[in-house]
Amino acid sequence: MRKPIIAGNWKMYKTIPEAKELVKGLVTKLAGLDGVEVVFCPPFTALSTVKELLQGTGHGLGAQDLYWKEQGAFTGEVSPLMLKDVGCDYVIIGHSERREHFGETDQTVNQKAKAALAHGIKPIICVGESLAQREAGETSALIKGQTEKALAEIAPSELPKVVIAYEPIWAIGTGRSSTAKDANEVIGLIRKTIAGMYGHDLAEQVRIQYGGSVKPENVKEYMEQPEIDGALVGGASLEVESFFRIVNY
Ligand SMILES: O=C[C@H](O)COP(=O)(O)O
Repeated sequence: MRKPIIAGNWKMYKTIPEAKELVKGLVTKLAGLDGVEVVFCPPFTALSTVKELLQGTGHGLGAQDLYWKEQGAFTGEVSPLMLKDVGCDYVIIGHSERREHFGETDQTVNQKAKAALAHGIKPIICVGESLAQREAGETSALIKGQTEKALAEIAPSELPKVVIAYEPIWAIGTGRSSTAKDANEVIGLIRKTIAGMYGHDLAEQVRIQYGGSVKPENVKEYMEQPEIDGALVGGASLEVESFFRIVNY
């Protein structure tokens, strides 16, 4: 049985005082929550503060990116050692915004995922197609390729620590979400791809989230789908009430 995982990706939002306010509000409201794993992914600058506020709550901390080297002359980058040091449990890798604006490729996604796992940090690996790719009928081939390349050389023993987030690019921040049925279908394809690489039993252990305009009003539909194990939430994770309602779907 896969435990549902709902992560809030704050993207480039929230100063430290704002982060404190949001997390304090949520920690209070989420006290006693059971049955769903909650992960907060603030910007790097707020990781340490959020970690302190999450002590003893059972909620997870995630970063939004990392570089695969442990240290060195890589100005502006943050290493897996540093994420471990600040207390990260998870790291988002290969978000479409990074692929689009910062040159992330399937190969760098793979390097980052391997580096995260090597340091005991669980990667949340993002895959997803653009609207043009969907309309051209390329979704299945693209998602299969992204999944296979992201997981290349990851040992079977590490696979259960991996989370995949299926985020159709056209649904991110647009208010135009994928139907739950369509999302379930693509996520089923991701699981089938993983089964082709690692076998059915291991594929059944991997948690796969849907992301893209998840709101309190639609989260239940996604969570009811058999293949969908959680959500990666952007905009609606930035306010106490909306994220609380999502997590309490
Ligand atoms: O990582 C989160 C996704 O990009 C979804 O963002 P959104 O919920 O604002 O559409």
